[in-house]
Amino acid sequence: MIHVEKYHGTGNDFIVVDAALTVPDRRAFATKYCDRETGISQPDAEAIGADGVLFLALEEQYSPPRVVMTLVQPDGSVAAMCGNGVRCAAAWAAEKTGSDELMIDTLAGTRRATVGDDTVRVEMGQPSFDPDTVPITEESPLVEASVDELTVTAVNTGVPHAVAFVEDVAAVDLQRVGPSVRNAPVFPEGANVTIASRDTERTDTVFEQRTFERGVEDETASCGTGAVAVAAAARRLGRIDGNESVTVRPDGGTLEVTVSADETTLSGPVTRSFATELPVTEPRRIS
Ligand SMILES: N[C@@H](CCC[C@H](N)C(=O)O)C(=O)O
Repeated sequence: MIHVEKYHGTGNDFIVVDAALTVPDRRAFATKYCDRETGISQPDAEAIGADGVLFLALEEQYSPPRVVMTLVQPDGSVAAMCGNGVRCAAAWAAEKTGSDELMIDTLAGTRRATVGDDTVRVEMGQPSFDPDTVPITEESPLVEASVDELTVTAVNTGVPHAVAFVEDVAAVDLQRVGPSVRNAPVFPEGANVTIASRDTERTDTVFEQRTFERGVEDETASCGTGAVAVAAAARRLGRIDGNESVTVRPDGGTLEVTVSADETTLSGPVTRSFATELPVTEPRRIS
C-alpha cells in the first residue's frame, strides 16, 4: 500500500504520489486509479477517479525547493506540462517544506510558482505559435484555420492547444467535435482542443473556456495550459490588448492569466481534497 493524496486546481483533479515511493508500473497505476467508475475513492466511498497522476520528487536542498513533476495521464501517456498540475505540485510542496516559493521542473521547462493564501501563481514561459514547436505539419503558424468544424489557432503553452473562439461554448458538442480536431492530421502529436467565448456581460477580458484533453480523451473541468492558450490566442488575434490580464472561466472555477512580451502567468485556487492508501502491485513477470 502507498500513501497518496488527491488535489484539484479549479476541478482539474490529480492523484499526488511522492516519487520516493515505489510504483513499479506508473502507466498501469494511472490507468487503474484515474478510472471514473472504478478508480480512486475516498475511504469507504464510491470511486471518483482523476484526470491524472502527479509523481512528485521533492528536492528540499535547493532554495527555493525544487520538485520534479511527472504527469501520467489516464491513457498512460506522459504530458510535458500541465498548468493546473504545476499549481497542485506547488501547493503540495509548500505544505511539506513551508516555503511559498517553489521551482517545478517539467518536461517543458522549469516553472517558478508562488503559493499565496487563496491562489497559486505559476510563471508559464512564453506561448509559441511556431509550427515546429506546437507542433503542426504546416510550414506557417496555424491562425484561424479550418480544422474539421472549428476555426482554430494552434499554440503551444507547454503542450499543444487548438484554440477556437466560438459564439457560446455551452452550445458546442465538444464530445463530438473534440476527438476529430484532437486527432486531425495537422497535429502530428495530437492537440488539446480548447474552445472559448467572450463573456460580454462581464467585461471584454472575461472568457468562458472548455477543453477536450489529449491523454484524458475527454473534457475536463479545467485546463491551465488551455486558459493560457485562450489568452495567448486572443492576444495574437487582437481580441485583447497586449498586456491586459484575462479572466478565464472553465467549468470548475476561475483562473487569471497574464500574457505579455515579458511574462506569462497563471493563477487560481488549489484544493487538497483527501488522502488515502492505494495498493500497488509488481508487474507480472513471464518466465
Ligand atoms: N490539464 C492540464 C493539461 C494536461 C496535459 C494535456 N492533457 C496534454 O496531454 O497535452 C493543464 O492544466 O494544463
